[in-house]
Amino acid sequence: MSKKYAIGVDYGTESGRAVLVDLSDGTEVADHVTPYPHNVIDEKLPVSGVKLEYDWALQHPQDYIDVLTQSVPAVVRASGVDPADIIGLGIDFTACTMLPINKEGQPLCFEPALAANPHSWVKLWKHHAAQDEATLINEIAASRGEAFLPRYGGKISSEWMIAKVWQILNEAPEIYEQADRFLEATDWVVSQMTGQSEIVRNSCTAGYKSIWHKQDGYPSQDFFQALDPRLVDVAETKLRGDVVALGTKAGELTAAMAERMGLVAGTAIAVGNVDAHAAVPGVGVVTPGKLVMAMGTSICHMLLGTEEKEVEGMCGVVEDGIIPGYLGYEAGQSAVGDIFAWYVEQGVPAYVEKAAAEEGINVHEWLERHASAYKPGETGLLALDWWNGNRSVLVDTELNGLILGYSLLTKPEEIYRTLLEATAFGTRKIVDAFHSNGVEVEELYACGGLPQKNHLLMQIYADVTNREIKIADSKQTPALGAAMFGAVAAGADKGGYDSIVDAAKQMARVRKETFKPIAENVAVYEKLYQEYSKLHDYFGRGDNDVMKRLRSIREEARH
Ligand SMILES: Nc1ncnc2c1ncn2[C@@H]1O[C@H](COP(=O)(O)OP(=O)(O)O)[C@@H](O)[C@H]1O
Ligand SMILES: O=C(CO)[C@H](O)[C@H](O)COP(=O)(O)O
Repeated sequence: MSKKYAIGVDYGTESGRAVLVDLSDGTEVADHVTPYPHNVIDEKLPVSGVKLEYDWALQHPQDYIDVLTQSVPAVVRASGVDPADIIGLGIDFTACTMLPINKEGQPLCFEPALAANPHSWVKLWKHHAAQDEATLINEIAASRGEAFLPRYGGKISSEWMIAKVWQILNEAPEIYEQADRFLEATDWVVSQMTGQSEIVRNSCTAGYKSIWHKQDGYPSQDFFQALDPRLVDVAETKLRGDVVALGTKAGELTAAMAERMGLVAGTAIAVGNVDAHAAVPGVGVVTPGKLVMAMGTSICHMLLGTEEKEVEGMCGVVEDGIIPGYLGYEAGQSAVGDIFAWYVEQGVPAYVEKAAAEEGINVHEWLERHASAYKPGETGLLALDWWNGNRSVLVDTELNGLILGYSLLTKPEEIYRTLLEATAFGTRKIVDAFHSNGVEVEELYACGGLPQKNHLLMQIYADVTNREIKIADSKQTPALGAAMFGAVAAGADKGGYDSIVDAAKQMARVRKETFKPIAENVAVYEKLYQEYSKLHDYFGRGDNDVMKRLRSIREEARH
């Protein structure tokens, strides 16, 4: 049999990338990135120019198709591989990134009559405007003692499906009515490749983002009735569709899409997946005790376990949600790289930009270089990493960032170092929450853009968590994981694999160099972490709700 290949397509927050992978050993033969032409839509809608409210984040579904028709042919061309030898394709996506579709499976925002309504567009994972609905979901679920609530760390996030669907119903009932279904973008893109009229939903997004459970299904009609009588049958109507396990073949590539993507009709297409979750087998993790951090704009933390435990503020525990046969745990920080980007774009003085340009490096690299000269604790600064709210463990999108300890001598690189440290403390909260609740964390694995870009950051994470960190060898770990699922969808008979465990064994790699904790740094960071924890609880657990009061004052001032 000739060499076989699969393609993984990773849909990030600002771009999509395709990677063509050799199935014998996981070599990434070619990759290509397509930036989304419309990027994140957070100020005004395309064409109509309708202004968006604060906390909104939308996307254009056509951008996702462009990734398939640009990046996939590009990797096929660059590799010189015969498309007949590309036996499977898998995708992974940000989530919950959801959209309303019509009976024909097309996004409502494609209909000219609805395009000026912001609710007809894709709501990106970081759309945070459904907080009122999320707060009510949590109050009502807690008062009814709903069994699903502990599985989500006690709180359902405003980033997730039910809050977003309810926001649509409240603010645009006509869009809710006209929507044949609400769908994760990952499932929609798969349906566009397979051309199936029957939508296939994947168990990962259904479990983590739509409160679906392998045994119990969605929450009961009684629960939805208690939320809002208009939602009573939402699970049977707008969320209908078979939920199938990761690695399942969703269908086969249609002739029309095969032509546009430069592939062969009939290529196996795996059911959709989440970016962070696909990265777990991508880094070779298929057993418990190993926490995988997908580090980029945000961080998602994934961990496997054998028993269902309650962990404060985790995003969820889903049976088979990451690797079949295990309970998959997820937690996260909704801004990490985004915080560093904010500082680089909004906070640095002109002399830093000039010095970086003169040295031929970017501003991040300049700040990292200069921040590395400081010892832990030497800046005298401490920050709370809540620039985009707190996903775990507080699950509160209405919290904001804070930096303490400024003086007239404070330097930009000290602030940058403090922001790196703050995100590491946020991760430490998550590691401690799992470990102290019986879901052991022995080792850390890191993938995504940040580990490659910033060594200081990784050393700080090792010191703050006091754990060794292994780094993925692949620069495109979620895409590699997605390609593995594509190979599983194709199956061993066709030259793929019968299970994701088999695929990971052959195809995943970590680098030889690891980041090990340095004892003297660990000791200082332990002290700083205790201070971080005090601030965290003071501003985050209700002792002082000043952040929320400032938000209300801001809202009043804006209207
Ligand atoms: N040298 C750097 N150090 C720290 N963060 C960086 C550096 N360069 C870029 N970033 C951040 O990396 C993030 C992008 O991460 P990446 O993994 O490439 O993307 P995504 O999360 O969209 O998949 C941005 O938020 C950016 O601010
Ligand atoms: O919540 C998620 C996964 O569960 C999002 O997909 C994620 O936070 C966005 O990730 P990225 O940093 O790759 O843009």
